[in-house]
Amino acid sequence: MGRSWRRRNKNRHKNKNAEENGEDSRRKKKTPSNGNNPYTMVEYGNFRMESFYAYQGIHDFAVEKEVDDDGNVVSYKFVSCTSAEQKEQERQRWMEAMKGTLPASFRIGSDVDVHLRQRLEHELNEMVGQKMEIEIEPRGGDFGNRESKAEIKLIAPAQKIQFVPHSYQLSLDRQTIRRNPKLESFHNWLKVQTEAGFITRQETVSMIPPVVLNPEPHHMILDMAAAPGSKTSQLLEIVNFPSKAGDHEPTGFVVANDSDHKRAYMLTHQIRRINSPAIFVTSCDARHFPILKESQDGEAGTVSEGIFDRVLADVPCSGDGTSRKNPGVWKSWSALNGYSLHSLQLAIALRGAQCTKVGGYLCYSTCSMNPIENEAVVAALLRASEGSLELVERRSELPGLVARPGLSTWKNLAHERSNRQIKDNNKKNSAKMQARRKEWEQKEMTDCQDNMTGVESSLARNAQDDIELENHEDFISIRTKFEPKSLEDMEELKRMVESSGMIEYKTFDDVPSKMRKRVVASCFPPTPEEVSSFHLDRCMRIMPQDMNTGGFFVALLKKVAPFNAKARARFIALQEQLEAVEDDGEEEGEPDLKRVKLDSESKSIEAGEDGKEAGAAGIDMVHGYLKRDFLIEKDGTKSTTVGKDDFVPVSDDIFIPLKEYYGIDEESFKEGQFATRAASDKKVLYFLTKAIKKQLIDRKFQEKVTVIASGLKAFVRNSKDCEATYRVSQEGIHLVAPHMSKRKIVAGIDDFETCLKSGTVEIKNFTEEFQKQVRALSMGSFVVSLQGYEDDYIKKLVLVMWRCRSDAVKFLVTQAEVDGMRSKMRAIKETSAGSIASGGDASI
Ligand SMILES: C[S@@+](CC[C@H](N)C(=O)[O-])C[C@H]1O[C@@H](n2cnc3c(N)ncnc32)[C@H](O)[C@@H]1O
Repeated sequence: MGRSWRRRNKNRHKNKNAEENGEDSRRKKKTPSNGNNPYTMVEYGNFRMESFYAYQGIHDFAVEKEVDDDGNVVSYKFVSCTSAEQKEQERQRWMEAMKGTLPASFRIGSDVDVHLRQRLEHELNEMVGQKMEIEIEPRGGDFGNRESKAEIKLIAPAQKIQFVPHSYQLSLDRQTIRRNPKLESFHNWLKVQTEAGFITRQETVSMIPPVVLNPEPHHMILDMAAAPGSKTSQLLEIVNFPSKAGDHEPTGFVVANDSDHKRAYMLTHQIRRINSPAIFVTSCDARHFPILKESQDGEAGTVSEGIFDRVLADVPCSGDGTSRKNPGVWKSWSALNGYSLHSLQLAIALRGAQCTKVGGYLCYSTCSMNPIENEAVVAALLRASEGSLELVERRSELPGLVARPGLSTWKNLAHERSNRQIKDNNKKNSAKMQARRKEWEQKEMTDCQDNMTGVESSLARNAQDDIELENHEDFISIRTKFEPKSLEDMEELKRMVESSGMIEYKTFDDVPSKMRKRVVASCFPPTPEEVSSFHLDRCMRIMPQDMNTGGFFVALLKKVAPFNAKARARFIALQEQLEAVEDDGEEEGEPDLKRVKLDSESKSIEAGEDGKEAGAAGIDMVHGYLKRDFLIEKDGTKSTTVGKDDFVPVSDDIFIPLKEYYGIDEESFKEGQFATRAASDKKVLYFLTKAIKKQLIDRKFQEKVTVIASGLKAFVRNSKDCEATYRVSQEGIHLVAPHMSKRKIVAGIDDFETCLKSGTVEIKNFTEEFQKQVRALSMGSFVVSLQGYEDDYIKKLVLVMWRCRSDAVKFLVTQAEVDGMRSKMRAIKETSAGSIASGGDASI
């Protein structure tokens, strides 16, 4: 209440000031201009951003596509725009796409049963596969589009994304889907299937990195900056499959890391629907992610190569490709954002390359279009690797993906002041600045009056609070419309860029010392010799206008050889250099990168004297990594809850009674597959996969990172007074059941369906064989699997039941899981694969 009062009061002051200045305060209210759209105040344009990209030459090429009747891209080519008109058309296309709403898209999980998937695809096609008339609401706020009305379009809402299996892009944004009455049943369907975990809503461009990485089920994968986890989910669905027939658990896994532990917890929640044990969630600074060695045979005291088959570095970025989803980008864009992130991005990419095994792949991606965050990082990585890394061409293997080549050169353009300095300066010079700004903007407004309504002109004139200005002779506000006379006239573009306060540095020598912690040497484009060996054109630039998506950048690198001594030295030098820059780089007005600070104390203790190997077998100690207690809360205090909760084997006093009661095999216990969290009260026992146990836990990986989550709940302590202390948990039952030899029943389809009935079910409702087996059990949990699917951990047709004290049973499963189970059963029954004996129970 206090806060809202303060806000109201603040606004009252603002309005009062505006009135005193002779302005109409009502103009500043966020009133809908077209009567029904509350979001019309967002300005879809930014002089600085538009002039920056125009001067970088991003409008110099266009894409020509050949599309079939269904809208699928058959072929496409890049063409140079040879005239100012062509470039202007290309710029208009880019702006239109950048301003438009973002089409919604989703995937049917690759781990969803094939019959169920067919059924879902059929339902989808029935609902939205055919063309229909849909009213599309306008997106307000565009300078030239204030009065736009809803339009009616004839569209087939769902279109297959050719390059991602079982995925769809809708021709509609989420708001239209939510609000249009014609799409109500489709919207409900989306909600139900998402809830059941069969579909995942994910942006089209976000699906590209996992597809480009092309992992296999047995792979070890590292996702270095993983939260909130959409790409992690996609990768996890692939490793959650058996690598070969007869596997009872996944042999590959994904380590999903994020430096922000709250976001790492969020990710854990996000991936829960996949119900996979093949995940290990950690929280550490990816720049210092521990390097797990391939083997111990390497030269003593040297950094050996990593173990991961696939590494994803989807790094924090300025996100200027996300303007369709985050219109705030238009207001917050600054050339400094890219520079502020470059060092962090490069440091993460370098570490990613070290973690990749020889023959493995590293994917670097951002949702930014800025070459400083993209090609400059990739070029620096290639330079340091001395030929161990090579860019891979993947376009041709991804049908329908329209991705432009990476740039081989670019311009370095930066504001020489931080945003905070600009604001401070504005305050200091406020009277003088305001007079000059008004004068300049008056001129600008008159120049572009043809395109602007009176409301817009006055909004632009009156908007004072959030306009950032340079103390520059010819300053320009971000709200001034960017209207170059000719995109061929580089001199004019340069003047425009400079008029918005950016300065061009041709070489690193031109960068003044005060800017060198931001504009670092690696921001500069490669030399002509490097250009011919780097093949930066293999990077993929996804422009919003080409596939009606957000903007995105992806580079795939293969580690073709171990790093030689020179490369190792270059990596270390560069990492140290970047760290020094980052340490100095904390400045007021920097974007909040949510960085986790290095615990410098732990770093110096852990690293050997000469910076070489000093610690636990199998873990590189050359670069300081973070100890488990490194996490710093926002208020500067160390987290007390995170960082001390490793997985430890279940102790004998717990295991032996469990073993007796459920007939658990000794082997799984000896292998440490059943574990508890060290800091817990042992209420939950987890099941870990053999691969995670061997590759991570046994290598003492937990000592070097904060472990957030792994495994699946295998047993949960009983609250009821019962013979066994623990009951089986539905979460991990598909993996635990193969290790059980007692309290396990295989049921025919009729009995299985009876088990799914709500509430307690009297035993007399089952077949005789089933009745006999259940009545033989004492009160407590037991497991029922569907005949024919006993060992299929993907289909997961297995239920945890409770044998009641009375002559009845009931399921111990959530309603969402029961609904999902019923959908699977329907799909099985509808297909020829439903060859399950009806009614024929058989116990093991
Ligand atoms: C672009 S987002 C990742 C999106 C994610 N890959 C997905 O698909 O859902 C970048 C993430 O990097 C994390 N991050 C920022 N700095 C980091 C660092 N030094 N180490 C690890 N993660 C970092 C942020 O917390 C953020 O969650």
